[in-house]
Amino acid sequence: MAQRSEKRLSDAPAFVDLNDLSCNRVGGKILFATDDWFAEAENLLKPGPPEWHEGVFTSYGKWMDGWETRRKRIPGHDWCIIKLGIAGVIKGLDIDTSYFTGNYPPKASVQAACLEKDHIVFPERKSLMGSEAPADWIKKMAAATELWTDILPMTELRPGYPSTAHNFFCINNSQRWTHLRLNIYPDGGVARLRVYGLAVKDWTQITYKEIPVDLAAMENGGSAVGWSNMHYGHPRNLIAPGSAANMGDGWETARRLDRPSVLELGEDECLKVPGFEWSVIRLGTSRNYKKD
Ligand SMILES: NC(=O)NC(NC(N)=O)C(=O)[O-]
Repeated sequence: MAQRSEKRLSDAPAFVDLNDLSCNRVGGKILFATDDWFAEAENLLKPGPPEWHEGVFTSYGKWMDGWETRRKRIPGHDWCIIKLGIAGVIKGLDIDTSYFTGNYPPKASVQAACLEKDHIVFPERKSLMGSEAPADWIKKMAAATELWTDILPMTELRPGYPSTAHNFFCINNSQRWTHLRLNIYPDGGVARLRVYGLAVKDWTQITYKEIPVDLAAMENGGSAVGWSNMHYGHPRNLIAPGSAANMGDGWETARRLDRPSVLELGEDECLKVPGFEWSVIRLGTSRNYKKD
Protein backbone atom coordinates (compact mmCIF):
# COMPACT_ATOMS: atom_id res chain seq x y z
CA MET A 1 0.00 0.00 0.00
CA ALA A 2 3.00 2.27 -0.33
CA GLN A 3 2.02 5.70 -1.59
CA ARG A 4 5.30 7.62 -1.21
CA SER A 5 5.43 9.43 -4.54
CA GLU A 6 1.74 9.18 -5.33
CA LYS A 7 0.47 12.73 -5.04
CA ARG A 8 -3.12 13.01 -4.02
CA LEU A 9 -5.26 14.50 -6.80
CA SER A 10 -7.36 17.44 -5.74
CA ASP A 11 -10.32 16.17 -7.83
CA ALA A 12 -10.12 12.54 -6.65
CA PRO A 13 -13.44 11.19 -5.34
CA ALA A 14 -13.77 10.42 -1.62
CA PHE A 15 -13.79 6.65 -2.24
CA VAL A 16 -10.00 6.66 -2.91
CA ASP A 17 -9.51 6.70 0.87
CA LEU A 18 -11.22 3.31 1.23
CA ASN A 19 -9.15 0.10 1.07
CA ASP A 20 -7.85 -1.24 -2.26
CA LEU A 21 -9.31 -4.75 -2.22
CA SER A 22 -7.40 -5.99 -5.27
CA CYS A 23 -3.86 -4.83 -4.53
CA ASN A 24 -1.23 -7.60 -4.30
CA ARG A 25 -0.27 -6.18 -0.88
CA VAL A 26 -3.60 -7.51 0.46
CA GLY A 27 -3.41 -10.76 -1.54
CA GLY A 28 -5.05 -9.78 -4.87
CA LYS A 29 -4.12 -12.11 -7.75
CA ILE A 30 -4.47 -12.37 -11.50
CA LEU A 31 -6.02 -15.75 -12.29
CA PHE A 32 -6.28 -15.47 -16.07
CA ALA A 33 -5.51 -13.05 -18.92
CA THR A 34 -6.24 -13.49 -22.61
CA ASP A 35 -2.89 -11.93 -23.60
CA ASP A 36 0.23 -10.60 -21.81
CA TRP A 37 2.21 -9.59 -24.89
CA PHE A 38 3.83 -6.27 -23.97
CA ALA A 39 3.38 -6.40 -20.18
CA GLU A 40 1.87 -8.91 -17.74
CA ALA A 41 -1.48 -8.36 -16.05
CA GLU A 42 0.10 -8.78 -12.57
CA ASN A 43 1.35 -5.17 -12.88
CA LEU A 44 -2.26 -3.99 -12.51
CA LEU A 45 -2.18 -4.98 -8.83
CA LYS A 46 1.16 -3.49 -7.79
CA PRO A 47 0.82 -1.20 -4.74
CA GLY A 48 2.98 1.71 -5.86
CA PRO A 49 2.21 4.27 -8.56
CA PRO A 50 3.04 3.36 -12.18
CA GLU A 51 6.47 4.25 -13.53
CA TRP A 52 7.81 5.37 -16.90
CA HIS A 53 11.31 4.26 -17.92
CA GLU A 54 12.37 6.32 -20.90
CA GLY A 55 14.09 4.34 -23.67
CA VAL A 56 13.64 0.92 -22.02
CA PHE A 57 12.54 -1.81 -24.44
CA THR A 58 11.99 -5.57 -24.01
CA SER A 59 12.24 -8.13 -26.83
CA TYR A 60 8.52 -7.50 -27.45
CA GLY A 61 8.41 -3.70 -27.52
CA LYS A 62 8.43 -0.72 -25.17
CA TRP A 63 8.67 -1.70 -21.48
CA MET A 64 5.46 -0.60 -19.79
CA ASP A 65 4.39 -0.65 -16.14
CA GLY A 66 0.90 -2.09 -16.49
CA TRP A 67 -1.02 -4.77 -18.38
CA GLU A 68 -0.63 -4.35 -22.13
CA THR A 69 -1.93 -6.69 -24.79
CA ARG A 70 -0.93 -6.79 -28.44
CA ARG A 71 -2.82 -5.10 -31.30
CA LYS A 72 -5.62 -7.63 -31.84
CA ARG A 73 -5.81 -9.45 -35.17
CA ILE A 74 -8.38 -12.06 -34.13
CA PRO A 75 -12.08 -11.71 -33.20
CA GLY A 76 -12.94 -10.67 -29.65
CA HIS A 77 -11.42 -8.35 -27.05
CA ASP A 78 -8.96 -8.75 -24.18
CA TRP A 79 -9.88 -9.38 -20.57
CA CYS A 80 -8.42 -10.69 -17.35
CA ILE A 81 -9.74 -12.25 -14.14
CA ILE A 82 -8.75 -10.90 -10.74
CA LYS A 83 -9.25 -12.61 -7.39
CA LEU A 84 -9.70 -9.89 -4.78
CA GLY A 85 -7.29 -10.13 -1.85
CA ILE A 86 -10.14 -9.01 0.40
CA ALA A 87 -13.71 -9.95 -0.49
CA GLY A 88 -16.11 -7.10 0.00
CA VAL A 89 -18.39 -4.38 -1.25
CA ILE A 90 -16.95 -2.16 -4.00
CA LYS A 91 -17.60 1.58 -3.82
CA GLY A 92 -15.35 2.83 -6.61
CA LEU A 93 -12.81 1.94 -9.27
CA ASP A 94 -9.79 3.69 -10.74
CA ILE A 95 -8.77 2.35 -14.15
CA ASP A 96 -5.42 4.13 -14.27
CA THR A 97 -4.01 4.45 -17.79
CA SER A 98 -0.83 6.31 -16.73
CA TYR A 99 1.76 6.44 -19.56
CA PHE A 100 -0.48 4.53 -21.97
CA THR A 101 -1.13 7.35 -24.42
CA GLY A 102 -1.11 5.91 -27.95
CA ASN A 103 -1.92 2.44 -26.66
CA TYR A 104 -4.65 2.80 -24.00
CA PRO A 105 -7.89 0.88 -24.58
CA PRO A 106 -10.63 3.26 -25.77
CA LYS A 107 -13.23 1.45 -23.63
CA ALA A 108 -13.42 -0.86 -20.62
CA SER A 109 -16.01 -2.64 -18.50
CA VAL A 110 -15.87 -4.53 -15.21
CA GLN A 111 -17.89 -7.58 -14.17
CA ALA A 112 -17.99 -9.12 -10.70
CA ALA A 113 -18.82 -12.43 -9.05
CA CYS A 114 -19.01 -13.90 -5.57
CA LEU A 115 -17.51 -17.36 -5.90
CA GLU A 116 -17.28 -20.19 -3.43
CA LYS A 117 -13.97 -22.05 -3.24
CA ASP A 118 -13.34 -24.19 -6.38
CA HIS A 119 -16.53 -22.89 -8.01
CA ILE A 120 -14.53 -22.42 -11.24
CA VAL A 121 -11.28 -24.24 -12.01
CA PHE A 122 -8.82 -21.71 -13.42
CA PRO A 123 -5.83 -22.94 -15.45
CA GLU A 124 -2.39 -22.56 -13.90
CA ARG A 125 -1.32 -18.96 -14.50
CA LYS A 126 2.00 -18.49 -16.35
CA SER A 127 2.33 -14.67 -16.26
CA LEU A 128 4.79 -14.44 -19.12
CA MET A 129 5.54 -11.37 -21.21
CA GLY A 130 5.16 -12.20 -24.93
CA SER A 131 2.52 -14.87 -24.28
CA GLU A 132 -1.19 -15.34 -24.90
CA ALA A 133 -3.66 -17.79 -23.35
CA PRO A 134 -4.40 -20.94 -25.38
CA ALA A 135 -7.59 -20.56 -27.47
CA ASP A 136 -9.36 -23.49 -25.75
CA TRP A 137 -8.81 -21.88 -22.32
CA ILE A 138 -9.99 -18.50 -23.55
CA LYS A 139 -13.18 -20.22 -24.71
CA LYS A 140 -13.65 -22.13 -21.43
CA MET A 141 -12.93 -19.12 -19.22
CA ALA A 142 -15.12 -16.85 -21.35
CA ALA A 143 -18.04 -19.26 -20.95
CA ALA A 144 -17.48 -19.45 -17.17
CA THR A 145 -17.31 -15.68 -16.63
CA GLU A 146 -19.26 -13.90 -19.36
CA LEU A 147 -22.48 -13.77 -17.33
CA TRP A 148 -20.88 -12.21 -14.25
CA THR A 149 -22.65 -9.07 -13.04
CA ASP A 150 -21.76 -5.83 -14.82
CA ILE A 151 -20.67 -3.40 -12.12
CA LEU A 152 -19.26 -1.00 -14.73
CA PRO A 153 -20.86 -1.20 -18.17
CA MET A 154 -18.71 -0.59 -21.28
CA THR A 155 -17.40 2.94 -20.73
CA GLU A 156 -14.95 5.23 -22.48
CA LEU A 157 -11.49 5.62 -20.99
CA ARG A 158 -9.14 8.58 -21.24
CA PRO A 159 -5.43 8.39 -22.15
CA GLY A 160 -2.58 8.14 -19.67
CA TYR A 161 -1.50 11.80 -19.55
CA PRO A 162 -1.15 13.22 -16.02
CA SER A 163 -4.43 15.16 -16.20
CA THR A 164 -6.49 12.29 -17.67
CA ALA A 165 -4.88 9.03 -16.48
CA HIS A 166 -7.17 8.38 -13.50
CA ASN A 167 -10.48 7.02 -14.78
CA PHE A 168 -12.59 7.07 -11.60
CA PHE A 169 -15.96 5.30 -11.50
CA CYS A 170 -18.38 5.30 -8.58
CA ILE A 171 -20.00 1.86 -8.09
CA ASN A 172 -23.53 1.75 -6.71
CA ASN A 173 -23.86 -1.82 -5.60
CA SER A 174 -23.97 -3.26 -2.09
CA GLN A 175 -23.17 -6.91 -2.84
CA ARG A 176 -20.07 -8.72 -1.60
CA TRP A 177 -17.70 -9.74 -4.39
CA THR A 178 -14.70 -12.09 -4.52
CA HIS A 179 -13.67 -11.89 -8.21
CA LEU A 180 -13.62 -9.34 -11.05
CA ARG A 181 -13.31 -9.53 -14.81
CA LEU A 182 -11.68 -6.44 -16.36
CA ASN A 183 -12.60 -6.14 -20.04
CA ILE A 184 -10.64 -3.79 -22.33
CA TYR A 185 -12.03 -3.02 -25.79
CA PRO A 186 -10.56 -4.20 -27.97
CA ASP A 187 -6.95 -4.28 -26.67
CA GLY A 188 -4.26 -1.99 -25.22
CA GLY A 189 -2.72 -1.11 -21.88
CA VAL A 190 -3.88 -0.19 -18.37
CA ALA A 191 -1.32 0.73 -15.69
CA ARG A 192 -3.23 -0.07 -12.49
CA LEU A 193 -6.68 -1.21 -11.42
CA ARG A 194 -7.66 0.09 -8.01
CA VAL A 195 -10.75 -1.46 -6.44
CA TYR A 196 -11.86 0.69 -3.53
CA GLY A 197 -14.22 -0.75 -0.96
CA LEU A 198 -14.72 -2.42 2.39
CA ALA A 199 -14.41 -6.01 3.52
CA VAL A 200 -17.68 -7.70 4.38
CA LYS A 201 -17.39 -10.21 7.17
CA ASP A 202 -20.10 -12.44 8.57
CA TRP A 203 -19.63 -11.65 12.28
CA THR A 204 -22.25 -14.21 13.28
CA GLN A 205 -19.89 -16.96 12.12
CA ILE A 206 -16.97 -16.07 14.43
CA THR A 207 -15.83 -19.19 16.25
CA TYR A 208 -14.48 -19.25 19.80
CA LYS A 209 -11.07 -20.21 18.36
CA GLU A 210 -10.84 -16.92 16.39
CA ILE A 211 -11.15 -14.74 19.51
CA PRO A 212 -9.39 -12.41 20.15
CA VAL A 213 -10.26 -11.04 16.72
CA ASP A 214 -8.73 -7.87 15.24
CA LEU A 215 -11.77 -5.59 14.85
CA ALA A 216 -9.71 -2.90 13.09
CA ALA A 217 -8.14 -5.19 10.45
CA MET A 218 -8.82 -4.29 6.82
CA GLU A 219 -9.89 -7.87 6.11
CA ASN A 220 -12.43 -7.60 8.94
CA GLY A 221 -14.01 -4.43 7.59
CA GLY A 222 -11.84 -1.79 9.29
CA SER A 223 -11.10 1.46 7.45
CA ALA A 224 -9.26 4.73 8.04
CA VAL A 225 -11.78 7.58 8.19
CA GLY A 226 -9.77 10.56 9.39
CA TRP A 227 -6.20 11.76 9.95
CA SER A 228 -4.20 14.85 10.71
CA ASN A 229 -1.65 14.27 7.94
CA MET A 230 -0.64 11.49 5.53
CA HIS A 231 2.18 13.08 3.59
CA TYR A 232 4.25 9.91 3.11
CA GLY A 233 1.84 7.09 3.85
CA HIS A 234 -1.91 6.58 4.22
CA PRO A 235 -3.16 5.57 7.70
CA ARG A 236 -5.01 2.59 6.14
CA ASN A 237 -1.54 0.99 5.92
CA LEU A 238 -1.81 0.51 9.71
CA ILE A 239 -4.61 -2.04 9.27
CA ALA A 240 -3.35 -3.85 6.13
CA PRO A 241 -2.79 -7.61 6.43
CA GLY A 242 0.62 -9.06 7.33
CA SER A 243 3.78 -7.19 8.20
CA ALA A 244 5.00 -4.07 6.43
CA ALA A 245 7.93 -4.72 4.08
CA ASN A 246 9.49 -1.35 4.98
CA MET A 247 8.50 2.13 6.19
CA GLY A 248 6.88 2.86 2.82
CA ASP A 249 4.17 0.41 3.92
CA GLY A 250 3.32 2.42 6.99
CA TRP A 251 1.46 5.59 7.99
CA GLU A 252 3.92 8.48 7.94
CA THR A 253 3.21 12.17 8.44
CA ALA A 254 5.31 15.12 7.30
CA ARG A 255 7.52 16.72 9.94
CA ARG A 256 5.59 19.59 11.54
CA LEU A 257 6.65 23.02 10.27
CA ASP A 258 5.52 24.59 13.57
CA ARG A 259 8.03 22.60 15.64
CA PRO A 260 10.45 24.81 17.60
CA SER A 261 13.75 25.74 15.96
CA VAL A 262 15.56 24.65 19.11
CA LEU A 263 13.88 22.05 21.29
CA GLU A 264 13.68 22.77 25.03
CA LEU A 265 12.72 20.80 28.10
CA GLY A 266 9.83 22.11 30.18
CA GLU A 267 9.78 22.27 33.96
CA ASP A 268 8.09 18.88 33.98
CA GLU A 269 11.12 17.44 32.16
CA CYS A 270 9.01 16.87 29.05
CA LEU A 271 9.99 18.35 25.69
CA LYS A 272 8.07 21.50 24.76
CA VAL A 273 6.64 20.53 21.34
CA PRO A 274 3.28 21.64 19.91
CA GLY A 275 0.48 19.29 18.92
CA PHE A 276 0.46 15.68 17.81
CA GLU A 277 -0.61 13.62 14.81
CA TRP A 278 -3.70 11.40 14.81
CA SER A 279 -5.69 9.00 12.69
CA VAL A 280 -9.15 7.51 13.23
CA ILE A 281 -9.91 3.89 12.30
CA ARG A 282 -13.50 2.70 12.02
CA LEU A 283 -13.81 -0.87 13.34
CA GLY A 284 -15.39 -3.60 11.22
CA THR A 285 -18.05 -4.16 13.88
CA SER A 286 -19.19 -2.65 17.16
CA ARG A 287 -19.87 -6.10 18.62
CA ASN A 288 -17.96 -7.16 21.69
CA TYR A 289 -16.05 -10.44 21.57
CA LYS A 290 -14.68 -11.77 24.80
CA LYS A 291 -13.23 -15.07 25.90
CA ASP A 292 -14.84 -15.65 29.29
N1 LIG B 1 5.45 2.44 -28.54
C1 LIG B 1 4.53 1.58 -28.13
O1 LIG B 1 4.09 1.66 -27.02
N2 LIG B 1 4.08 0.60 -29.01
C2 LIG B 1 3.29 -0.52 -28.72
N3 LIG B 1 3.37 -0.90 -27.34
C3 LIG B 1 4.57 -1.26 -26.76
N4 LIG B 1 4.55 -1.51 -25.45
O2 LIG B 1 5.60 -1.34 -27.41
C4 LIG B 1 1.89 -0.36 -29.19
O3 LIG B 1 1.61 0.53 -29.96
O4 LIG B 1 1.02 -1.10 -28.77
